[in-house]
Amino acid sequence: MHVPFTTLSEFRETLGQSTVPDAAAVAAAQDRNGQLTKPPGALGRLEDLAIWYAGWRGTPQPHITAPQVIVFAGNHGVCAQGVSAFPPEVTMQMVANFEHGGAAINQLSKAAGARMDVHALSLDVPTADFTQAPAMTEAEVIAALQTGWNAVDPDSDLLITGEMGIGNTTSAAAIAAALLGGDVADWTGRGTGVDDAGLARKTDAIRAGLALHDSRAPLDVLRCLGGREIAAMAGAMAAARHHRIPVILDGFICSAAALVLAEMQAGALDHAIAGHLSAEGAHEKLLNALGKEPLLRLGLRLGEGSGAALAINVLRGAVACHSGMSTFAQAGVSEG
Ligand SMILES: Cc1cc2ncn([C@H]3O[C@H](COP(=O)(O)O)[C@@H](O)[C@H]3O)c2cc1C
Ligand SMILES: O=C(O)c1cccnc1
Repeated sequence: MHVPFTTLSEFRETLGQSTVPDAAAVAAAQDRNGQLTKPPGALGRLEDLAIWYAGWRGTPQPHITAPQVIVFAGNHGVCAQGVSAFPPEVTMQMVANFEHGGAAINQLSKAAGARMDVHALSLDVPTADFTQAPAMTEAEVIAALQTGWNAVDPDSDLLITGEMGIGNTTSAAAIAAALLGGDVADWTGRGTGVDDAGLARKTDAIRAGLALHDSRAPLDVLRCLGGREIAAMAGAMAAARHHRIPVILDGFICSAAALVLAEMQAGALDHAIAGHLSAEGAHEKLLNALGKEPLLRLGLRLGEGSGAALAINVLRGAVACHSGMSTFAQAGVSEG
């Protein structure tokens, strides 16, 4: 597929030229919503979801038939600082598990009727430990953004970006702290379940990273503190916008990738909703910064795209009601 950028400034331009919802489809969907056989507003947030989806798809009576879940995997040099409860080789082992259908996201994608793709990004070349050097070179972050862009099927009608990368809650917290400020400790959670000593090492590593890499420009933050799978998620979300494919955000790591785009360009995440609230402590603060209200609160702290995949059927329900219900006139039901 054609990738419209080969440099970071071209990526910035691509984001600046992004699509907007189809105003006529929004107006027609709002009108249709007002005629459906239910008391006004009785489907609550489902009504807004359906109208939002209709606007992005450019049709007042849309259907969801081709959701795509993409799991991106990357390895993190910052694991050398003892920031995860699991060793880095788990990333590659879990990629094999995804490929054999054995992970949670395999089951949740199947249950949601979604196609699932896995993209492992240079697992044998971890990012640099960001306490010592920028995590990625410019060429590496561009390649990861391009991998993400290319992974999106333009014919899909809904996108979920998931991730696998031992150490990536450290990267995500560093990105959030760099872009949103505040106390590093407030952005740092337990990830896979680090103990108190691990949490202290994690907070120290993030503080060291923020001190070493002082640019707060979003793409510098992504390059210096991020990871390949995080950049790929950002690239995929940007591609989805280009193709008018709505996105459901997953947990803390996915939201940190989304934050990079939102900080680059106001409204860059208007085509995305928050699938769920992760149990990773700072996710709520991150979603607040993105202005997103999560659909589900199930205490998940897994990543992989799991919470977003569960939310597919909530959105599907919204769209099915909107597009399938009869109007008062069609059903011969008296309006109030
Ligand atoms: C078996 C296993 C499966 C996973 N699936 C997602 N994650 C999640 O945990 C990792 C982030 O946590 P931390 O920053 O503490 O390493 C990421 O790979 C994320 O996707 C997993 C972690 C493990 C151990
Ligand atoms: O919210 C997430 O995405 C998350 C939280 C903990 C561990 N892995 C992922």
